[in-house]
Amino acid sequence: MSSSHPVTDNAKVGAEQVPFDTSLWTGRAEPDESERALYWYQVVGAHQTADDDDSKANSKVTLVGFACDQGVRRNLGRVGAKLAPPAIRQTFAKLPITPILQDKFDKADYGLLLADAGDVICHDNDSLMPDVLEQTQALYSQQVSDIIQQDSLGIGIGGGHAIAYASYMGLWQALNNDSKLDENTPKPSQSNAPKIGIINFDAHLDIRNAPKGTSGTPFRQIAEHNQAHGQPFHYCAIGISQFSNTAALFDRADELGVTIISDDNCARDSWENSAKKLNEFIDQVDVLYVTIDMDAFPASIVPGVSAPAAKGISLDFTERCLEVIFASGKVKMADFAEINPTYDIDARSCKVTARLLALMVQHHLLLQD
Ligand SMILES: N=CN[C@@H](CCC(=O)O)C(=O)O
Ligand SMILES: [Mn+2]
Ligand SMILES: [Mn+2]
Repeated sequence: MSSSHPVTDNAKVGAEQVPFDTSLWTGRAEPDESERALYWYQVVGAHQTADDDDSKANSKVTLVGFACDQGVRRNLGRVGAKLAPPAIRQTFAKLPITPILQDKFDKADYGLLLADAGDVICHDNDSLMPDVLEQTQALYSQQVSDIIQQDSLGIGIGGGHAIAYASYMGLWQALNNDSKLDENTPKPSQSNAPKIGIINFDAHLDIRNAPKGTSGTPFRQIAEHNQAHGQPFHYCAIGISQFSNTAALFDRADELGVTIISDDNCARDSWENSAKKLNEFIDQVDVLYVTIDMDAFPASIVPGVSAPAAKGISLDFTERCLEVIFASGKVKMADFAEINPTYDIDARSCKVTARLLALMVQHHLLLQD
């Protein structure tokens, strides 16, 4: 990423939306190979907003960045996640489009597979600021809502895990036709509203109590939002470590009815048991939001995060879970959080993220008619 990239522009303060940056989408050209030597950088296009020319069909998957670590800063973490969206895109851009995907789609449709809606940036002058996280979340939520209303799978690229509250609110707005984040006006109970389930891969529960939103509070904020709207809170946390969460947080998880599949469960239970627990959770809901906090993985494979994991869960277990989750056909929103390129080694953390992103895109595209 060049030093003049808008994410690192410290002359501004506040939330800013920047469009698709084609300079991030580069890779190798292979003129000596067949046309099946194809990479994601070669098919991605700009996201068409609802106001653009509607004669063009919408992309089946749309990426949107949340370049923000104000929530990590408020949570006393190591900042730097703000730099992750361009870094993850650059790594993902260089991954090949797999044979199975090329076999499924006509070449003429490749341009409809993936769009990039650019980044929502939190300019915070590298300091604690009162409202800038909330402004960034609101702007990002609008983007997410727009993408989902166009019937595209939204995939958010964080940024700190404060992305989760904003991704959820964007999904909520799309499903409930809310025009904006409006926490102060609880709506009457909507008994026919689709039931949203949240699946979070994370070492942490992220249901902290705090006076303002942080990267450690998003699921508590969602629980309170749902309660204010008469909606149930369906939250499944996978990879939770007994040594990364206090007893107070486990008590709150109990009160909120959180389904926990711990890091120990992931490693020691049979796959059949874990899949059964996951499917029982999925069966209770109509729509799924999947979020992957990259500190769920061992620090050896994902060193570039704010809070590296001592144990972590395996990449293979996570990929098996993603297979089950996407097979439900219920996923409408997903995101990645907490990658911090400043602490990465050989772009290892970005590579794991890009692989999971490619898998999600593939699972979703293979479900299409
Ligand atoms: N999203 C991060 N949440 C963690 C961070 C833990 C840490 O910084 O050690 C949490 O608040 O528990
Ligand atoms: Mn975490
Ligand atoms: Mn988290």
